[in-house]
Amino acid sequence: MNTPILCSYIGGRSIDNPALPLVDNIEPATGKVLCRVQQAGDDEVALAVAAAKQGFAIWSAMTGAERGRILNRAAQLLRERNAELALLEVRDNGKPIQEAEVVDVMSGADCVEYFAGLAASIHGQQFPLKGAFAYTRREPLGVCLGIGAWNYPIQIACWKSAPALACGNAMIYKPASLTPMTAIELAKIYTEAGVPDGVFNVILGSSKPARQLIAHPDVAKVSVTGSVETGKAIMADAAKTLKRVTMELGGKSPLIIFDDADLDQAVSAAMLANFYTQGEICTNGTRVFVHESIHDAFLEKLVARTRKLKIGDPLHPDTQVGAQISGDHAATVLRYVEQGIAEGASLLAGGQRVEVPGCEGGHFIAPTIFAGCHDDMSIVREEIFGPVMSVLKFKDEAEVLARANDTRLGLAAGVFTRDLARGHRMAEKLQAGVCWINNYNITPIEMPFGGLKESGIGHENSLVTLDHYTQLKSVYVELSGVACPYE
Ligand SMILES: NC(=O)c1ccc[n+]([C@@H]2O[C@H](COP(=O)([O-])OP(=O)(O)OC[C@H]3O[C@@H](n4cnc5c(N)ncnc54)[C@H](O)[C@@H]3O)[C@@H](O)[C@H]2O)c1
Ligand SMILES: C[N+](C)(C)CC=O
Repeated sequence: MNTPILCSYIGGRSIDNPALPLVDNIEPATGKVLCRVQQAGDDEVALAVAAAKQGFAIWSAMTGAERGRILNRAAQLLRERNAELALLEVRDNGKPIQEAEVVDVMSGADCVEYFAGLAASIHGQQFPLKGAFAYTRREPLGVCLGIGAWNYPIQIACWKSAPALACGNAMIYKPASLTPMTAIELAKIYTEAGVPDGVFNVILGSSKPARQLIAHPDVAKVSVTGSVETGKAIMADAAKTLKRVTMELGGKSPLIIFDDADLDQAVSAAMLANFYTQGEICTNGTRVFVHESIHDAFLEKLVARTRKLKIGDPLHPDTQVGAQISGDHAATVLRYVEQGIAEGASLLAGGQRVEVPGCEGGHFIAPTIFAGCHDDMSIVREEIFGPVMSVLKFKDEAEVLARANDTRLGLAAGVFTRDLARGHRMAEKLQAGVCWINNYNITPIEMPFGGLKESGIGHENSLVTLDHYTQLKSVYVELSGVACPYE
């Protein structure tokens, strides 16, 4: 059978350019080629900008209510196609189907639906003045660029495109080169729902077309989800044309378990915060601080439950831990495991490759727990983005707070305690963009999501995102003539 070719989607259709170089898109679980991806070149970049400008002219002239109606249809199509899209996401990304079927597509649909509902309510304000009044117009920015990471491909594409489109912008989206497939499906769904051609375009390739678009004078804004290093490079490039930026970047987040916590719940949260999507989640609570009085009991339960996790073919409904995104990434994760051992941490679970029958070409790593960790170990300081948890002991609140905040990153944090006053006190002092009390990694669409410090700039989800995709214009209206001191 011929391997399918994936092409960029511009102006409401796939743009097949046989002259473009092709790159194999590998299925993480098997190592087999899923499709071959045409790498967008100068022509596709120029075409995408031209199409987006045309789409923007039509889309921004529509009312918010009209846009909302169309976006609602797109949300409905996402929900109706959950099963097929989840399957595609699993084949492209390697995460377990039991996760993709409940989280990935549905959280994308939640977002499209949420911003569809807001589209008709985006407006300015009126300011009564003496003999005059003023009002503001909340206007779209124009052509926005979205750049995605590979761990939640369709969710990230929706989290960027839905608010952008609801506000009347057009978007050119560049998915991660390792997971290009569901962004193309999202583009087709937008077209089917009635989004005008050119309003949502997908450019495929490495960082090259993204960099060309960042430099392009007709692109107004860049929203990226990726690593801190990528965020810094993009910000430097965007500064040359003073583009607005939203940055959703990496983390090394603390999860703090106090001595009064419900131990079983805390263990569940620690597992979810480290092993969901085989550990490839930006917000993961990879520094698990446990009060010394419950440390041993916590570890005993944690290790016993972690050893029971089912590692396997991501397409099997029982699988709980899927394949790492690539061989290179798995090698990086395993290097961190070696470093952890070399630096003196105690390996209590996992830490090794797992062979999965039928998925011999995949890269599976057993969920890994290190205890006896210290704050200066590389496994405790650096983002690993794999299933590797570091457990650290603490004595009191002030000490754990200082240690939790001792990082240049500030994406997320979690606190487990039955003392709600302490929970809120910690949330106030933790330097993290999202703090969970007695849960972890919950990202409802109503709640702003974004990092502090080097973990990001700006937010996704919630009302606040409307500010990131609109600009405010002030209009002053004189009602009583020009007061002029000149003759
Ligand atoms: N905060 C969040 O919401 C969030 C969510 C998911 C992932 N992440 C982070 O993403 C990272 C893992 O994802 P990744 O490996 O895909 O990240 P990455 O930084 O390597 O790539 C992200 C995207 O940026 C593009 N890119 C890379 N360099 C670029 C440049 N100089 N100019 C323009 N585009 C460029 C890539 O092609 C890709 O599409 C982790 O650090 C993780 O924490 C953050
Ligand atoms: C947004 N979230 C947490 C689901 C994906 C981050 O990697």
